[in-house]
Amino acid sequence: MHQTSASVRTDPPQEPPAVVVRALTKVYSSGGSSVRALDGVDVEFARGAFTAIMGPSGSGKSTLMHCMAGLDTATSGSVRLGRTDLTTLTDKQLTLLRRDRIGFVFQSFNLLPMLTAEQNILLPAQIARRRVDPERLAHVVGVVGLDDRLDHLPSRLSGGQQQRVAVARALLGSPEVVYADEPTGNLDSRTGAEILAFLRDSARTMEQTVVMVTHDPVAASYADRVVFLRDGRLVDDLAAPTAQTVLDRLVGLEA
Ligand SMILES: Nc1ncnc2c1ncn2[C@@H]1O[C@H](COP(=O)(O)OP(=O)(O)OP(=O)(O)O)[C@@H](O)[C@H]1O
Repeated sequence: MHQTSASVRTDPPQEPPAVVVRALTKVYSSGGSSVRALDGVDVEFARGAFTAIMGPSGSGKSTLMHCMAGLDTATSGSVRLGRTDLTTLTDKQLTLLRRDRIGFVFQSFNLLPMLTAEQNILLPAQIARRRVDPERLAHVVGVVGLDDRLDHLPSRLSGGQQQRVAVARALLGSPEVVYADEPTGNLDSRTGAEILAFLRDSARTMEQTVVMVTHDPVAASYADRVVFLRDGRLVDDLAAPTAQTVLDRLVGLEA
């Protein structure tokens, strides 16, 4: 029997998840003692998903995020961003990867006080000498509701408005992943809810992959999925979380 062209056709190579972590271990050593902050973590983050990382204090959340963001190096195991294995990169290559392919939102906003909101939003693109699409800028500014605040200095903006600037700055370059570290930790609950809604909407409408570390079950309930760490290990994985289901799992972990 002749083989038809259809029968030998191969499927196009599948896009890998945004981030893939395999057997990730991080040991901090100082003096004679050592701490195993991560102990063989395997986890994947799908493209366009909003995922929260939770766990008791000291469970390894920040260490995991820092290793995934190329801010810290693992002791063993691997972290892939798309098709790039971060563990094979030099410090210079990691700096470029953070600049070009990752967005960051921190608890403390991290805006430059002498620059206006718009200048802060544009700064990473300027540093990278990346052309900014005016439509993309207008879209991102519109999504976070900053149109009438663009010429303000951070000192003339509320905490929530400053965090909106930081979110717009992180989203502008369509990075492969946005890492948010306690993004609502310095905000009241109403303003925090707005920021979480922007992060959720950016995942839904712009297919932006977002990974957020948080202690707050209400914040985590905005995510599509919550992964739980304890003692440096991934111990639970919850889809379609609510504040109550997250709280129940956390109570179980602390028991
Ligand atoms: N630079 C470091 N040197 C030594 N030990 C560290 C360092 N950073 C973190 N650790 C230890 O690694 C473990 C995990 O810390 P990590 O900050 O990742 O936890 P976390 O879950 O983010 O905690 P928290 O919720 O309190 O912020 C802890 O025991 C911590 O003391």
